Amino acid sequence: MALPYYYYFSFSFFLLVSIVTPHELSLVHSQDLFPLLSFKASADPRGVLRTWVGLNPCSGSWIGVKCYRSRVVAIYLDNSSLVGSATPLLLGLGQLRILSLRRNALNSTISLLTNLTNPNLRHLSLSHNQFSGTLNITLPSLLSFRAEHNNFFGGLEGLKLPKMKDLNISNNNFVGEISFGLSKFPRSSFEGNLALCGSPLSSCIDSLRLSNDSTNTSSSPNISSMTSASFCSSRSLTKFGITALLAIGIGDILVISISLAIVIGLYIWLRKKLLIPPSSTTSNLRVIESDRGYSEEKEKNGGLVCFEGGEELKLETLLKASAEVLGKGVSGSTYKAILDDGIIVAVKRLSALQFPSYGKNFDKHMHAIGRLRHSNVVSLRAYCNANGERLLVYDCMPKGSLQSLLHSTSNERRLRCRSLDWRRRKQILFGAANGLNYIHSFPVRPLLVHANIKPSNILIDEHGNACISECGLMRFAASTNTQYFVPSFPSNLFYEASSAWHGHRPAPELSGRRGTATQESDVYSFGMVLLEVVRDHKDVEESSGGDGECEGEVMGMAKVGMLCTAERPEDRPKMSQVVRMISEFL
Ligand SMILES: Nc1ncnc2c1ncn2[C@@H]1O[C@H](COP(=O)(O)OP(=O)(O)OP(=O)(O)O)[C@@H](O)[C@H]1O
Repeated sequence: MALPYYYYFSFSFFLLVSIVTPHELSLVHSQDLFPLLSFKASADPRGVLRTWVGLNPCSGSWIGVKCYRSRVVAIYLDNSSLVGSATPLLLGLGQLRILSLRRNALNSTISLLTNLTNPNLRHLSLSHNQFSGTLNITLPSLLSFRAEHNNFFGGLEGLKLPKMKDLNISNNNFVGEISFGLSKFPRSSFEGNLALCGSPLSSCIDSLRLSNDSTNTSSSPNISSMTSASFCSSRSLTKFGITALLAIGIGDILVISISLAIVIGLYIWLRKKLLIPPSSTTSNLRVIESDRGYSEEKEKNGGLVCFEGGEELKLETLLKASAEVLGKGVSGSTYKAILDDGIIVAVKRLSALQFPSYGKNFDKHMHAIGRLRHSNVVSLRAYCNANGERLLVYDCMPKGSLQSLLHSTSNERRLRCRSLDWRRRKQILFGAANGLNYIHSFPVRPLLVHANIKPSNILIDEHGNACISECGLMRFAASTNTQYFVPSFPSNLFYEASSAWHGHRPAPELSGRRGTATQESDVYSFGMVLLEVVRDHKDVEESSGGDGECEGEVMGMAKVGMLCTAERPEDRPKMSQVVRMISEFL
């Protein structure tokens, strides 16, 4: 049975007080410490929060915790295997602005949230959990609330969110009428509930009519008809005569026909008018889901389109932030920017030469990438594609890239032997494979392709996890010919991979033309990275006189690389299979 969260709070407080001396207690850096430790004690059976140790949650090493002036202001713990009912502890943090707990197995109710309890809360993401209970949230400050795919129930009258810009409560058990204040959100925000009605869903009268119909045709009435009947408007269908029903039917048919004609007309117009290069019509740019109007968003944020976790970013602040160059690549330059509130981001300024205007296709792609959230993928928090400026704002990965680990200067080489041992290499390869597999299986149509897998796009986060960066960007570059130049197929890939292939290593099928990258060509490039890591390990072993302890594993891993780099795309494994194969060596 799940214990109440205050039990864990008292327990960890007791634990803390009993293991630290009064002097150490005086070193407690933040009043947020106890709730966080209590949450960890309750919600983290798999040890994902292993870095939550010590007395200072704002030390920078606590995974998912962001601070400002020694107070916790944001928590990002998506996909973290968290369980149980301790979420209210996090909601109790006095300065919290952003809480993101998507895709866990958390299951508490969410008690009353008001200006008194959470005056600073701006963004709350609880989607894909098992939260339940009714919602009572009266927070004028809240800008986004994502709670889709949970077990919340009851009516929506407890939601008073006047400034809300982004709402999704779909796929819960809500019933009743959608209030006027919430009806500005799209259908997708409400679909999949037990019995919601009213704009933007069908009117409560229509729902009542449907439920009456189903009651008439079925001898045993179902839950939804009963709940609709009890929660929606009580006006009776008998008020409508047959003529009115006929009129509604004809009206519906007319509206559907007109909409169809408009959609078909638009489609033909777009095909004729838009100057989309032929390669991009077959590429990853066509149908990517989004519920928003891009231009509208850009205007609101002064040209910056923000995604989850980047809602507080402003173009003005970014441009004013103190910045340091992290590196320069074919696609542009990347800077580390320290914002006013101490938050650090990596800003990539795309080269105007490489990225001429692609308008909405670029925007659509960025919207899909902005939804990627995984511990092995660098999160895109915002981007700007306005006034000739193309900026991508990512989480800053403080430990550099696989490129820098592999190609450190000779002075650093001795140090690297110790830090990049075989175990670390396996972990990095596994993390990168996991991230690429997530990208490949992300539910958008057409499926995503990275198109530029190489060591400098595999970054290392503060906990040493490998994270894939820059998904799909090179597909928009004006000249990818140099990138995609492929020499004749090497006879011994294992050894070829060791030669100075520091950049992207494209698949042979992309040779000699501006090829369209595919998931199979991503697997090839990943295989080349893997072989490079393995080959580098062998070099280091040889030069340092190592004992070749893991020889069997090294050869096994090289075989995975050979499979990935099969000449024919159809002979290469899927990334999910690559993940499984690498995991056998962990
Ligand atoms: N999110 C990030 N956090 C920290 N460092 C980063 C981040 N993104 C990039 N970098 C650093 O900046 C360097 C330059 O990256 P950039 O993406 O601009 O070029 P590249 O990857 O070398 O080439 P390309 O332009 O083909 O992607 C990288 O090697 C990496 O060390």
